Amino acid sequence: MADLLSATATPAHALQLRGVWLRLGREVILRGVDLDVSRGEGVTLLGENGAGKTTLLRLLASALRPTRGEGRVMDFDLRDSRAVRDQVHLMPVDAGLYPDLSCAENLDFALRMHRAAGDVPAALRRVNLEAAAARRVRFLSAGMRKRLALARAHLLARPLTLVDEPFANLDDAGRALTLHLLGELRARGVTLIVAAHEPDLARQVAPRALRLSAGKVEEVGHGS
Ligand SMILES: Nc1ncnc2c1ncn2[C@@H]1O[C@H](COP(=O)(O)OP(=O)(O)OP(=O)(O)O)[C@@H](O)[C@H]1O
Repeated sequence: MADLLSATATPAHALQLRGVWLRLGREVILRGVDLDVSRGEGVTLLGENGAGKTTLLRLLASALRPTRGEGRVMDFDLRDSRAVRDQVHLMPVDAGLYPDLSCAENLDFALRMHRAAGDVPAALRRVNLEAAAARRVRFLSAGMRKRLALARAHLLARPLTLVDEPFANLDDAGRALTLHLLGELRARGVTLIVAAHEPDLARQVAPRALRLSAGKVEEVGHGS
């Protein structure tokens, strides 16, 4: 199996999975997933509640290990967590921020973790949070947290950016802003995977759609 993937892996791929199974506790979430995503591609990940979208994103971010099978992310073996985590940013559904740090401190910290530089005040301005720069995250609304998490993803611009339900808790302006910033990431060559329950919105920035169902990934045509 390992030989098979190394023989077909190319630098043109952002990620490749071969025969990936994942068990969590007693539940088998992924049942032999094969997947190829090209660099720069935008993919919408669909599936019912509990289908395993978040679990698949966590596996791609090297936060979970396959029970069986193998994968490569930006040409690194999925088992090489340190290398993979450097290439990937996962924006979790709950935004994954530090509640006792301020907005600006959360962004500074994320940059430091990736040994990256960036303009934090400008990033806060982009998501209309400049007035809240010094406010602790625990005092933000759900929508404001979402916008801060989006600013962080945009600032980091990791080569593979995984976004879990980016449109939840957002008003119309927030959704439009999300589409705009995710579109900018794609324009910069970032590979984007968006797990969402709003296919029409998500496919505007991530046109290829996949559906996770019964532990398998299948392609979804346009108009379905
Ligand atoms: N840490 C865990 N231990 C055991 N089972 C888990 C764990 N995390 C998730 N699961 C189970 O894995 C399955 C997939 O969950 P997941 O959160 O990946 O689904 P999802 O497609 O993202 O759902 P939603 O659309 O509701 O966000 C669910 O049955 C869930 O109960």
